[in-house]
This record gives sequence, C-alpha cells and structure tokens, in this order.
Amino acid sequence: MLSLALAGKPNAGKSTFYTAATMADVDVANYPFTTIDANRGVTHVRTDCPCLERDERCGHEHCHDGKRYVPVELLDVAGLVPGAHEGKGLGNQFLDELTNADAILNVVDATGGTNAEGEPVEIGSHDPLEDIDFIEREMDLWLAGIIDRNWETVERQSRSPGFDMDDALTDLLTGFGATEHDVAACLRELDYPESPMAWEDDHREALATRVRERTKPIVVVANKIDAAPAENVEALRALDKPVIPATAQGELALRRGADAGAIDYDPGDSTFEVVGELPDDQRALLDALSDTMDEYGGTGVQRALDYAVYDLLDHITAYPVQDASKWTDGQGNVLPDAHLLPRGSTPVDLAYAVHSDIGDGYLHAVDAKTSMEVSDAYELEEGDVVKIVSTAK
Ligand SMILES: Nc1nc2c(ncn2[C@@H]2O[C@H](COP(=O)(O)OP(=O)(O)OP(=O)(O)O)[C@@H](O)[C@H]2O)c(=O)[nH]1
Repeated sequence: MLSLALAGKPNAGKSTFYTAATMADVDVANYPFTTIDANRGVTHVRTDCPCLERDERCGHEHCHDGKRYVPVELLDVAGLVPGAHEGKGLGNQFLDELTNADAILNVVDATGGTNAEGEPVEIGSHDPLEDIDFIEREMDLWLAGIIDRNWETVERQSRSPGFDMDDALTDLLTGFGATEHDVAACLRELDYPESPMAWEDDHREALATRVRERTKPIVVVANKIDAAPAENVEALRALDKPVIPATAQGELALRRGADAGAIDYDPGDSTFEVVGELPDDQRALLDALSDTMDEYGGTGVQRALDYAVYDLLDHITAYPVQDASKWTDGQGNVLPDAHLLPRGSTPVDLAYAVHSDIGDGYLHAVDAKTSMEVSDAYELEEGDVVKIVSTAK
C-alpha cells in the first residue's frame, strides 16, 4: 500500500489532520477504523468510480454515489523542530519514520501563531514561510549524516576491483527508499569526483538533497486557514511549490458530525449540509466553516491526500475484474478492488499487483469498457476496468 507521512513542527495540526483523515465515513458502513499502531493508520484518496459510466452505482462499501475512496497508509510523525537531525526534540527517531513514506505532507500553521519550535505566540507574529524549508533541510542534513557515517565503507569497497559507485551508493541508500534507478539518475545530475576518497562534505550533501527530492516528494498543507490572516495564505500559495490551503479542524468537525448523522458530507466535498439537530454554538461554528469552505473550495484535507497520490506520485487507479461485461469478481461483487499504480503501468503490472505469484501465468488482458483485448504494453489510464486472463486458478 502507498504510504504518506505527515511532517511538521509541533502544534501545526498534524494529529488533528491524522484523526480526521483516518476516521471512517459513516456511510462507508462496516469499514473499520483501522489503526495499525498509534501513529499509523489507513486513510483514502478520492476518485471518480468507473460505475459513474453505467446506469447503476456499484454499491461498493468504498463507493458513495460514484465517489470512490481508495485506501493508502498515513503516518503521523511527531513534531520536528529545527536541529532535529542532530537529535534535538527526539528528532532522529522521527526522521527515521519518514523513510517509510512514499510522499510527505508538510503541515504548516498558516496563522503564524506558533514559533519555530511550535510554541504558541501571537497570531501573525511568526512567518509560516520559514517553516517550509526547515523540514526539507532537516531531512537533507540527516540523510547527509547517514551517508557521511557510512562513507568509510564506500572508500573501502572502492579499493576492490570491479568497484561500482552506483552499486555502492544504492546499497547505502536503499533503506531510504532509493532504487538503483534513482541513485543512477541522481548521480547523473551531480558533478562528483570519481574516487570516493576525494569526496567532500558538499558532494555528500548535494547527493542527499537530490535523493531526498527524488524519493520523498512534498506537498505543503497550509493548515488553520479558518484562523489565518489572508496575506499569510496568499504568500504560501504564491510559492513555487505545491501548497494546499486546509483546515484539519474543520474536516474533523465534519467527519464527526457525519458520523453522528447530523451532517451530510463526504470527504472531499466542497460543501456540506446540516441534516440533524445541533446545539447553537456548533451551528455557529459550522456557519463559519461553511464560509471558509466557500472561499477555498472545501476543507483541503482530502485534496491534499489526493494531490500527494495522483499528482506528486503520479499514480492512477485501475480496477481488475473477472467478468468483463458485469465488471464483477467471482462472487458477483461489482468493481471489488481498486489498485493504485504508477502512471505508465501496464496490464501485466496490474496482474502482478493482484497476484504476486502469477509468474509467467499472464496470458492477456481485456479492457472491460470496450470488451477489446489490449496489448501487454498498453498504458493503463485512470479508471480503467481490466479483466486479466491468466493460467492462475
Ligand atoms: N484554528 C485551527 N486550529 C487547528 C486546526 N487544526 C489544528 N488546530 C489546533 O492546533 C493545535 C495543535 O494541533 P495538533 O493536531 O495537536 O498539532 P500537532 O502538529 O499534531 O502537534 P504535535 O503533536 O505537538 O506535533 C490544537 O489546538 C488544534 O485544535 C485548524 O484547522 N484550525
């Protein structure tokens, strides 16, 4: 399963985001609240279900009126402070956790009401722009430190015949999620001495930065827009990086309200409706939230998750079925599974994602929307429904 991590300084709103995002939707009945451990849970990205192209909705537990929710893992990494790479604020341990993530949501307090260490200060007195780069810098310095500590091994290896820089660095960086292909691509972009003995700190830091940029793409979540000065949100949005304005607290209120049956809301909707009884003070809060959502097109929480998976990681959703005309599995469930795959994946990749033990049992695939056989090299598109024909039982 793809894994996203929430990072940011203390009090930015990570836990609130995490609690909201991992809460089950009331309408997605028997789907359990899945906590893997305290800070590791399951959230969903939202996409259009292929059943929208048919007369009837599929009725899948993760499909609500054609809004399909596809599971991904979410990690809540406790607050990082400047100097975390040197162990400040228990930083190393939390940086370690980020290595498990495919992409990072950098949660920033857009109100400017918390300082660099995450301590409350007067709203607007801290510049949230300062909080964006520090996460990247901490990760780079931490990774550069790991490379540095292992450099003697690389130097030793370089004395053996047949030494290969790409292989040595892949061994070193694989724990960070870098593949041989990633390492080769990073090295191609850098100027570095052939012999590891001649490498300086600058070379290792440049390598760390490239590897981090390539393997841990980041989207900034400009949180607390309900309380943030407009100029702060504007300054964040004007940055030359992906920034999604959000209110984690608003999303949490909506999901709780939906859970209690008082609010009609699906995560990612731009509006909501009050359908049950609510005390006056809650109603006033929801009125304010409604204005914020009108301004920003929603709470931003679902949008940030979707952005991480569909834009940063450039994935698509494909739906394997056994019956190409009914779009069902062997038990008659319509569109039973949704798989997230990197763009460029083929039906063969989908077959492996479904049956890891398929071996050379793959025969061919049928596009269930057109009932036409597709070639092994066909590039799957978002929302494709595919029947895999194999020798597997
Ligand atoms: N106004 C406003 N406050 C928020 C929002 N999201 C979170 N908060 C508040 O910000 C404070 C910190 O939120 P947390 O979710 O605990 O922050 P955190 O980043 O997990 O903090 P650490 O656990 O210390 O790392 C709490 O008082 C939240 O209620 C929001 O969207 N708007």
